[in-house]
Amino acid sequence: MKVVSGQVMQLMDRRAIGEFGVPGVELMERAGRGCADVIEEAFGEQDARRAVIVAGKGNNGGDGFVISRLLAERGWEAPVLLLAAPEAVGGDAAANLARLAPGTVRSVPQGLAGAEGLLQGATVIVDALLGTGMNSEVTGVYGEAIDMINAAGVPVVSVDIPSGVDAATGKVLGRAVRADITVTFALAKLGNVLYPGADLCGRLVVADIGMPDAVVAEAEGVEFVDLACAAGLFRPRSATAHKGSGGHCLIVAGSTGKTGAAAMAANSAQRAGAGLVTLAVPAALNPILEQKTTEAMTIPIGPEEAGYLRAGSLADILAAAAIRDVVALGPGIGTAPSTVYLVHSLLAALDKPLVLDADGLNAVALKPELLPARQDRVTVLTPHPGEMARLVGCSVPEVEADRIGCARAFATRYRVYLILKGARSIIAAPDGSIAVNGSGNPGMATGGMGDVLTGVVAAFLGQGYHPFAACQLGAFVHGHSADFLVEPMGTQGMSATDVQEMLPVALASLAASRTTATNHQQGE
Ligand SMILES: NC(=O)C1=CN([C@@H]2O[C@H](COP(=O)(O)OP(=O)(O)OC[C@H]3O[C@@H](n4cnc5c(N)ncnc54)[C@H](O)[C@@H]3O)[C@@H](O)[C@H]2O)[C@H](O)CC1
Ligand SMILES: [K+]
Repeated sequence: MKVVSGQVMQLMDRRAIGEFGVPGVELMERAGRGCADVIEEAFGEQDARRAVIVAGKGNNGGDGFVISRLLAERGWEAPVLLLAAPEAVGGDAAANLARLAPGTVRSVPQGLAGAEGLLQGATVIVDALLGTGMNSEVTGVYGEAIDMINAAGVPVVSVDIPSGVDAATGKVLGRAVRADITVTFALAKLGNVLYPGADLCGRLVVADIGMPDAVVAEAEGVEFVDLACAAGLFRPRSATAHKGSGGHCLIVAGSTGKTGAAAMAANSAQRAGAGLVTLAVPAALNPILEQKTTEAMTIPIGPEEAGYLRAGSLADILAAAAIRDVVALGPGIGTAPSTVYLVHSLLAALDKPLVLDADGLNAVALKPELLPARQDRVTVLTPHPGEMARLVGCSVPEVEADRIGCARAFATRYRVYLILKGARSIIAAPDGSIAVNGSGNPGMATGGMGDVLTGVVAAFLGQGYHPFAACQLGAFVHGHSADFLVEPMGTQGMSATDVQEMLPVALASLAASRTTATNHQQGE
């Protein structure tokens, strides 16, 4: 699904109103109704039906006024705690404030002293303080109100986005409401799907407020890769599939003490649907890798005693790559100067689609100017924030401060595809397109997960997927496999190999989701 920034949503509002003649107050009415319906559905069966709306002075508060009126019409008690003087409220919000029954609104612009009593017996608190118009750190009475809401021990429904969460980044500005449900409008915001905002939202509902189709379609946004999106990208094997039609991956990996990385990348490529997999490893480690893999073939590279890949093996690796469809380079290769030199030489000489990971990325970080020379060949980088910082030459906090901006800038500058790993992984294309991965969990915070992802992405490239699709699918399937493991094993102690072994289950769920969607389309 497409997600947008708060600014884009406000532009959409202006287009709907200005170009399509949808009155703003009508959009507000539909937004309020969408929220009221969710509240009614989630809490309407309870004996006490008391919704306390905590409202700010902007249109987020305006939505709150509509919610109050509609719930009151449905028999709810729906008092409003307004954190501003009524005269500070303007526009459509003021029009809706004026429609509330006398005695509904309590205005507390100066502070909440004594207002806590309003929360007594509340079934649900509606957070209508701040939405996409938040433009600074939350302090003062707004901060007090957020603390009061979070301390009340009452279910919370946030309007559009939990107040205090930046709609463009998902970051918390000062403090933020922790919601049980968030009802957003027309399209989800980046702040609804990026952490910590994604966590603070609770269950996210995207309410249709009748935004004109053209406005939604033309809105500038990024793809949030959820199950439906991944299933739409996924192509199950045809009935006539054979091992040659699944692509042949060459995994160039391993060094003494890091044979596991090579094995996981190779085994994951196979588990993600590669037709054939070959591991090119330092000769001394070949006997070990023959033990650690079964389906994958191995090629010993370099002198018998070599425990790491050396520059002198360039020709052998190019020869191996020439008869394969895709190359993954980096898992466990180490940082020996000769290995670094080999990576630089391969960047220049290899004419196959290439996935670069781990120490392959650290070698490239020493000479990123080698990347654009490959711009007519597919190159995918899969850095974690530390590797990204080295590639960019900045700090990890600087990468984390704007993950989307950092990924997009590097991908467009160096003409590469990039998966910036983390919660949530950001996928960037050379043309500036961005996707945000929607799967995964904290169980993945352990060594080896990157090696698995490298194998998965290589497998999808080898099967002929467009690189951007291969990256979106790779990131999603990788996290989706881990998501299947949370129920049986929680998020402590999950291993990369566990995730590797679940890959076929994740693929099967994509296929099943496609079947469901197809049947639905056919009206079954
Ligand atoms: N299509 C839609 O998505 C619709 C959205 N609606 C709602 O409108 C809000 C956005 O309304 P806006 O007035 O632009 O902003 P807010 O209500 O979020 O608040 C801005 C308001 O608050 C002040 N302010 C900003 N930052 C702070 C702060 N840190 N502390 C205190 N006050 C702050 C600012 O000065 C403004 O006065 C959107 O989220 C939806 O809920 C429409 O109602 C329907 C269509
Ligand atoms: K809100």
